[in-house]
Amino acid sequence: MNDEGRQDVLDTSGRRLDQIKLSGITARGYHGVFEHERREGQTFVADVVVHLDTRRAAARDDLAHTLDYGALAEQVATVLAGEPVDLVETVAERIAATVMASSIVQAVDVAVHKPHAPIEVPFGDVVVAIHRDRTKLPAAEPYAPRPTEAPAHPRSVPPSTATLPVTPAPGAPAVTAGVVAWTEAGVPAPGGLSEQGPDTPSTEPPASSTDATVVVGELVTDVLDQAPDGPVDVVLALGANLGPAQETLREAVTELASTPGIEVVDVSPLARTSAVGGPDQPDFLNAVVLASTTLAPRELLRATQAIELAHGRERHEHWGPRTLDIDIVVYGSVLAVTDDLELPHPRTHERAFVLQPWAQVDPDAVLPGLGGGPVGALAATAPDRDGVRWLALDWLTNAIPAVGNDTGAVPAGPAWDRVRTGPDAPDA
Ligand SMILES: Nc1ncnc2c1ncn2[C@@H]1O[C@H](COP(=O)(O)OP(=O)(O)OP(=O)(O)O)[C@@H](O)[C@H]1O
Ligand SMILES: Nc1nc2c(c(=O)[nH]1)N=C(CO)CN2
Repeated sequence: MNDEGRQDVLDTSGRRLDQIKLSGITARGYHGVFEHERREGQTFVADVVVHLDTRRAAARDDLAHTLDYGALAEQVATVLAGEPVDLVETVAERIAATVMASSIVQAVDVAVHKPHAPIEVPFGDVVVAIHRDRTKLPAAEPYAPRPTEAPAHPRSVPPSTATLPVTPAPGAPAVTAGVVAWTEAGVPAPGGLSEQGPDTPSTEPPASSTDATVVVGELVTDVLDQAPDGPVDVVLALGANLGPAQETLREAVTELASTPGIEVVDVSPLARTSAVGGPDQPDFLNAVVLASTTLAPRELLRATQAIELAHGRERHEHWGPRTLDIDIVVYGSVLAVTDDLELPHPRTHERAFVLQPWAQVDPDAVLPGLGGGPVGALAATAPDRDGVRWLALDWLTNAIPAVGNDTGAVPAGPAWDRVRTGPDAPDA
């Protein structure tokens, strides 16, 4: 066993084989025993470790002598999203068989996660992990989707989660619609939103067309449009690196606080951070706002986007510079994946520029969902942790040195006296 609890695989001379590891391959699949799992689908995630000898490929620098990890990821995702079966075990076996169809592969470890499995008690994840090799072959055929086959999963709703305008049923709240993360299975508890994963079965009977969850033709509102029963704790991540960034962030906090249905509870120190991803661009100022809201998740998204727009937010390039960005990091403990809103924000777990300010303002915070955990611990290992240059405590009341065309050096002079240097700041 190695230190990850996996078996090392030896070659014919008793030496450990090399490994190619791919983790977190994610797709919507329709596997499961329950009818609602087959109908609505849910997120499946796979981790794969392929055991093989990579020396020949390395010596010749030739992809033909190893396994192309891009193709591997696609094969695995195809199985996850492919023809539905009842058991996660079958999905894992199919992945193993598909990977081992390549003769270069000596063995494979496959773990298939079903993080929103219909389990009635709170749980973190369910995983089926298998090891197959040339002595214990997979008990399945390699998977190939049949090209002429109708979609594998029966759908009662369109395949996109794009928001579509629909006419509300009489007496029903205005709705937006699309395929939803959880419809019947996740019908909110009577009276509003319940904090549960999208695929947690409700103990309530399915909603009728007169319930708050409205079926209009084939279009269904989802729980992200439902107002909660009471105030829900939310965490918002703010960032800016164009224009008067500090002033913009201050104004954004004020505007959030004056939005009906949002109460700002606390505001983190301001972090100056190196830009992560995207083109070459100035440092960001980042902060985290703890708030409480009675808005539905999508109403909150509309409110934050309106504030972004009011500050001249334009979307030109992915992860490009911006006057203001407001992400919904978490909304209570809601887990949801739709085209327009994902909760928690899917990249939070790897972003020190969010995690560090969050841990400062709430040291006990825990990020829910897959990849989540104690925020302080995640911040300490996030890949961009060294890019968090310093933290200013008093940024709401005092000016801090401008970001933009600067050198990235520690700010000096009188303003720095009021700026607390973060414990991890490499420049400090
Ligand atoms: N939790 C979330 N918070 C904010 N926007 C979200 C969230 N989940 C999904 N989105 C969607 O992401 C879209 C793109 O948002 P945006 O342009 O701010 O992305 P970005 O800030 O460039 O990248 P990133 O999402 O990695 O921070 C938004 O239009 C919104 O519909
Ligand atoms: N340091 C930093 N980097 C980023 C940020 C951000 O707010 N701060 N936002 C991004 C997309 O939202 C991409 N990269």
